[in-house]
Amino acid sequence: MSKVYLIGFMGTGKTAVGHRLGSQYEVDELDERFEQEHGQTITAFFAEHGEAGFRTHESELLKSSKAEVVVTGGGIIEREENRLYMQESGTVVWIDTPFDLIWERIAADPNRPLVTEREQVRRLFERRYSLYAGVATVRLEGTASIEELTRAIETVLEEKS
Ligand SMILES: Nc1ncnc2c1ncn2[C@@H]1O[C@H](COP(=O)(O)OP(=O)(O)OP(=O)(O)O)[C@@H](O)[C@H]1O
Ligand SMILES: O=C(O)C1=C[C@@H](O)[C@@H](O)[C@H](O)C1
Ligand SMILES: [Mg+2]
Repeated sequence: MSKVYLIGFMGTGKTAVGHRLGSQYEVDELDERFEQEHGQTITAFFAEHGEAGFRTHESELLKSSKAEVVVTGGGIIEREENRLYMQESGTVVWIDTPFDLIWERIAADPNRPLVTEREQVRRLFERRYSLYAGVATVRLEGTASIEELTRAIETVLEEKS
């Protein structure tokens, strides 16, 4: 079965949209599944095992997912194997949101271990930007509301089936 992968930087609304799609579609939220399977928060896991340990488990979760809609974490595009896997197995939908808007949403959130000071996060955003663009099948304008983004992804799902 061909899947829809939802990608984008932290704070672009992937989880929020995924929750809305959940009433109609089978949705696998990889960050949530990570926390359920490990019995600890991602922040706690990073503190104990570091980012590399997290990335290894994240790739395993991605490749084992059976759901029609897969909501990824912001760093899924860091690994080439993940980018290739998503491209080969589905439609990759990218929520492309300007950094200033993202920063307003995530600056004060203690649950994102990679959110440090603004300039550092902006550099991460800039480094990742071409990775999202390169893997995306569909680009959505991230200034849209959560409702609008949800509707756009529903359209992708309807057209695919
Ligand atoms: N398009 C939007 N309009 C208004 N608020 C939004 C929008 N997208 C996200 N938000 C808000 O920003 C916050 C972060 O969103 P969310 O957790 O869905 O991001 P995410 O893409 O899943 O990030 P991560 O990669 O870190 O998991 C939430 O409070 C959410 O309601
Ligand atoms: O952008 C990232 O690298 C991350 C985003 C979150 O969704 C989580 O997957 C984790 O905090 C790492
Ligand atoms: Mg999320």
